[in-house]
Amino acid sequence: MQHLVQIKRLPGNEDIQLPQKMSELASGFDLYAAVSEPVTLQPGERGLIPTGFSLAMPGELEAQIRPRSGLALKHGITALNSPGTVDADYRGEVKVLLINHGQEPFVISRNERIAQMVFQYVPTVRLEEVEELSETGRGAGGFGHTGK
Ligand SMILES: O=c1ccn([C@H]2C[C@H](O)[C@@H](COP(=O)(O)OP(=O)(O)OP(=O)(O)O)O2)c(=O)[nH]1
Ligand SMILES: [Mg+2]
Repeated sequence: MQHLVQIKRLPGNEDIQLPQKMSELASGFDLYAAVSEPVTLQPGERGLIPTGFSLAMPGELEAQIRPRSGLALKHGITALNSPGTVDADYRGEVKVLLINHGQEPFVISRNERIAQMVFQYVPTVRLEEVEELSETGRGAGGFGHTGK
């Protein structure tokens, strides 16, 4: 099923590529950096990178901001808050929180592909407070409880 998501270019970003799927069945739309001049992330440094657009999506969707594997593998660049959450009611500029886990400075240029955006369903959930939860075989065991 196809969902219509509105995208608005923010002023001064007419030259920025809109999010784009790089293959027919790609999960994510690649995101392009809307930095006015190149931004250098030193090893260990993080930076909030603008994309130059805002979104309006149906209420049952969210957009996740995920790293690009190639940048992670080659340069140690990832999204610090991965997956970033863009709420359906957010109308601000979508931004990408990148961190340089590599050993070299990494330069982000205007219109460079820095991350990807994957739309997901968000089920409507209502939390119900109770005194007791149903019993299960696992119970409270977790965090390695079942062995290696
Ligand atoms: O990678 C991201 C993560 C978040 N956002 C925007 C959209 C999202 O709807 C909003 C808030 O994100 P989140 O809920 O993760 O952050 P918060 O620290 O809880 O902020 P808030 O109190 O505004 O919800 O920031 C982005 O543009 N990119
Ligand atoms: Mg929040």
